[in-house]
Amino acid sequence: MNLELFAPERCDNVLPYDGIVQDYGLVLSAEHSERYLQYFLQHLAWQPDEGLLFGQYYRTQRQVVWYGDEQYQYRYSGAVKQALLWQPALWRLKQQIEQWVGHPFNSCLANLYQDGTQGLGWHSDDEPNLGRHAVIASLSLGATRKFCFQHKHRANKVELLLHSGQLLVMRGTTQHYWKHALMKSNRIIQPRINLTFRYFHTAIE
Ligand SMILES: O=C(O)CCC(=O)C(=O)O
Ligand SMILES: [Fe+2]
Repeated sequence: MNLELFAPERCDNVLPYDGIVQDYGLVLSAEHSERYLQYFLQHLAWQPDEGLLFGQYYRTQRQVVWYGDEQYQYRYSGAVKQALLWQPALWRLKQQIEQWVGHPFNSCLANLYQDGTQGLGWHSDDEPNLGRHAVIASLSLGATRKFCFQHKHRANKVELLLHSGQLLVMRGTTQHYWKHALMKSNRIIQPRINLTFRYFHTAIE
C-alpha cells in the first residue's frame, strides 16, 4: 500500500492518553507548500546546531534557526542560543497559524533536513521557558517523513507520516509524558523544513 496516496485526515488527538497532539491535516495546498519550502530554503539564516554535550563538542548535519519577537536567549548544551528578529514571510505565516490554532506564538524554531540521512533524536520540548503545558505548532514543508511519539513510562508508540503542508499541534501534558523523534530513512533524497511555533517565556532563567 502506498501511504503517500492518502491525504492526512484531521484528528483531534493522535495520542491515546497523557497528552494532546492535534493533527490539522493539510493546511496548505501542495503549490503553496512548495513555494514556502523553496523560499525558506533560500531566505532563512540556516546554521548547523552546535554546542557541548557531556563535554563533547557537536555540530549537527541538520540546520536550524530561531526567530522571535525579540532576540531571546537561552543556554542549551553549553552554548547560548539567540533568536533573530522575525523574517517577514515567516512572521506572516505565524499570524495565519495563530488564527488556525487560536493561540499566540512569539517565536519559531526552524529545522532543515537536507535528506533522509538527517533526523532528530528522541527528546521532549520541555525547556522551562516554554512553560508547563506548552502549545507547540509544527508545520511540515517538503519531503514526507516519519514522526514518532514514545511514552516515557509505558510501551506505547505512535507513528505518523508528516506531509508537506501538514500542521500538528502538541499541547497539554504531551511534553511531560511523551518523547518525539524524526526518523531517518536512506530512501528519502528530498529536503524537508519543519517550523515549530512556540511561546517563549522570558521571565524564567
Ligand atoms: O522536524 C520535526 O518534525 C520535529 C522538530 C522538533 O521536534 C523540534 O524542533 O523540537
Ligand atoms: Fe521537538
